[in-house]
Amino acid sequence: MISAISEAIFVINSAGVIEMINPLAAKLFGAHNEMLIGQTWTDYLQSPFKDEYQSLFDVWNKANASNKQTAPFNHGPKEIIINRGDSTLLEADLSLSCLPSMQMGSEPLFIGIMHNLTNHKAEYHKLRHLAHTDKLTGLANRHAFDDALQTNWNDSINHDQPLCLIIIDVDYFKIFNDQFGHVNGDKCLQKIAKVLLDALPSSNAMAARYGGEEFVVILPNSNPLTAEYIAQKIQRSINQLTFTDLGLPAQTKISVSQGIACERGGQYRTPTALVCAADTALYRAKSSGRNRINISG
Ligand SMILES: Nc1nc2c(ncn2[C@@H]2O[C@H](COP(=O)(O)OP(=O)(O)OP(=O)(O)O)[C@@H](O)[C@H]2O)c(=O)[nH]1
Repeated sequence: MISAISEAIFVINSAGVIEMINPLAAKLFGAHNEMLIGQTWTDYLQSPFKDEYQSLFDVWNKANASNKQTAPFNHGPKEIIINRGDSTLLEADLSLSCLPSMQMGSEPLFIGIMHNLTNHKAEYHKLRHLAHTDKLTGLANRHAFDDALQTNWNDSINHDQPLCLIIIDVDYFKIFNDQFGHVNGDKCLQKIAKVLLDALPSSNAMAARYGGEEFVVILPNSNPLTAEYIAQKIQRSINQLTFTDLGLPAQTKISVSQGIACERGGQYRTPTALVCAADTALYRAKSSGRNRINISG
């Protein structure tokens, strides 16, 4: 009967043994439905779900043993990961409910209804990536930067570790745009983004586009000396950029001004205060002639 239902459905007993399963559910488990009958369904769950459902049933079985009536059981929908018959993993949501014992006889049975989440998850990850990425440069965008700064700030305070920030602003970019056009200006920003990514010292460091021709680098667990070293590396690489591949004159050069601020031992009260300090340092770098690095404090 359940074969005709257009949902992925299986029925198990209180020991977790599969008594019935339709082809749609069997497909999610990655095995033929006849092969699955008599098997323990939790054997197809990825850790920690296997342990979670086993202890859920242990608790229910104990409660049921001390009760004359079958205890109610409704669980989910909950996201699970299925370790399929062919060893691939599949994300699904699962609702499990106890079938009324009046209709089903004395042996309690449970019905599981699953939905394949693979496409939803892929779409979710794609949208999440788009929401956190700057379209032009491929760097993290301002939104992702704000999130990452808060997370790094919390880690820095909780583990008493330093946290440095470099704000980077392209010098005289308006002139570059006016001379060579916005399309070349865009390509210039892409080259800068690549320099920043190449300069990151570790996988937990982050480069983001702060807005317009302004960028920011987060350096977790770094001291001011490391931050200055990274800024110098960025400065050198930016000064060495060439634009002949865009058809621009060989002598075309750009520079950036950089402001550094570092949180150590509660120097700044909030992440915003750290950003403001780096911004003030950037302002000093600009006003002292550009193509400069200034460190706050
Ligand atoms: N091509 C391009 N230009 C941008 C983009 N975002 C901002 N800009 C340009 O960046 C320029 C910034 O100009 P200003 O704020 O005057 O700064 P600047 O000319 O770089 O001068 P200083 O910062 O004072 O050295 C403007 O011309 C903006 O149009 C972008 O996504 N693409």
